[in-house]
Amino acid sequence: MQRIGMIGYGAVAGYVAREAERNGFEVAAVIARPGREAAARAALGGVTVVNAAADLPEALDVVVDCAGHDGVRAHGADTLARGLPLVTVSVGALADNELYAGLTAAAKRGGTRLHLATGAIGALDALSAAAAGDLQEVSYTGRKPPAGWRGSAAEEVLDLDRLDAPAVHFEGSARDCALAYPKNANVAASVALAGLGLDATKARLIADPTIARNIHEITASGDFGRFRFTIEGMGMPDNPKSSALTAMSVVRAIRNRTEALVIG
Ligand SMILES: NC(=O)C1=CN([C@@H]2O[C@H](COP(=O)(O)OP(=O)(O)OC[C@H]3O[C@@H](n4cnc5c(N)ncnc54)[C@H](OP(=O)(O)O)[C@@H]3O)[C@@H](O)[C@H]2O)C=CC1
Ligand SMILES: O=C([O-])CC(=O)C(=O)O
Repeated sequence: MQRIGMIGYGAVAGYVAREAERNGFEVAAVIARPGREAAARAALGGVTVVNAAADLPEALDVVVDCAGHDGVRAHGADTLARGLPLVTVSVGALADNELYAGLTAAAKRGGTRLHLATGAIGALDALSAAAAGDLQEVSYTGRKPPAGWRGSAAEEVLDLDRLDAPAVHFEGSARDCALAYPKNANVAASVALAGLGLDATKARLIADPTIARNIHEITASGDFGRFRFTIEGMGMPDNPKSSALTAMSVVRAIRNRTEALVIG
């Protein structure tokens, strides 16, 4: 049986933990912030709670980070340096060059790997294959209902309560996008890391009162041809900012560790 460690215990982590156990994995421990131990235990059902990667139990097969940028910043490198493979949804954190270098160096030191979960988006397989040829242009547009942007930088430029038409609140590089919207634009970083990189990938974010789902679109062109990919993701019931597919992609990543046949 695979034993899993987790970082974070929110909406994505809760789904992952439930599904992991239903699929025969054991959630052995979770890293929570100091003072949040009881909340973590309540959310994940009596699991061992620690505050640092050094305190995770010895015999773990994989650690999954569902805590967002702060979680991978605080615990990612220590987890990898211990030799534990890490699956993360906090992909946008890698837009910080120093953190990127620290995580990849720690993975090498630990003889392990950092796995970027595909998260709320798809088509990253086609994009990364296309990047093996000459990939010329990649654009990403992220569209969410106004409630999906609450607590984000969108509130600095828009009155989310009074929108009656779609409004663009960010346009720029995927790097700037991922850093400015840590809870909402991990997808921009995933698209960039799969394809043209964080500085050459164009990103646009839209608050749209006419939609009820999180809509992500990629357009790409290059020597391979061109594609347009659109997904309308349902938000998680307990956090509409995060699409349910995010949690499902982590479950897929951990199930792939033990299955005889793996797609992608
Ligand atoms: N790659 C992708 O496509 C997507 C990625 N995401 C990322 O996933 C993250 C999590 O989403 P979701 O579950 O919906 O968010 P929630 O806010 O529901 O959960 C976040 C959890 O992380 C915990 N946490 C935060 N900082 C730390 C830390 N330093 N150490 C340990 N735990 C920590 C929080 O606990 P507490 O606050 O009590 O400390 C909470 O349990 C998002 O913030 C976003 O960055 C989301 C959607 C798509
Ligand atoms: O869940 C989503 O739809 C996208 C998201 O928040 C992110 O990219 O961080």
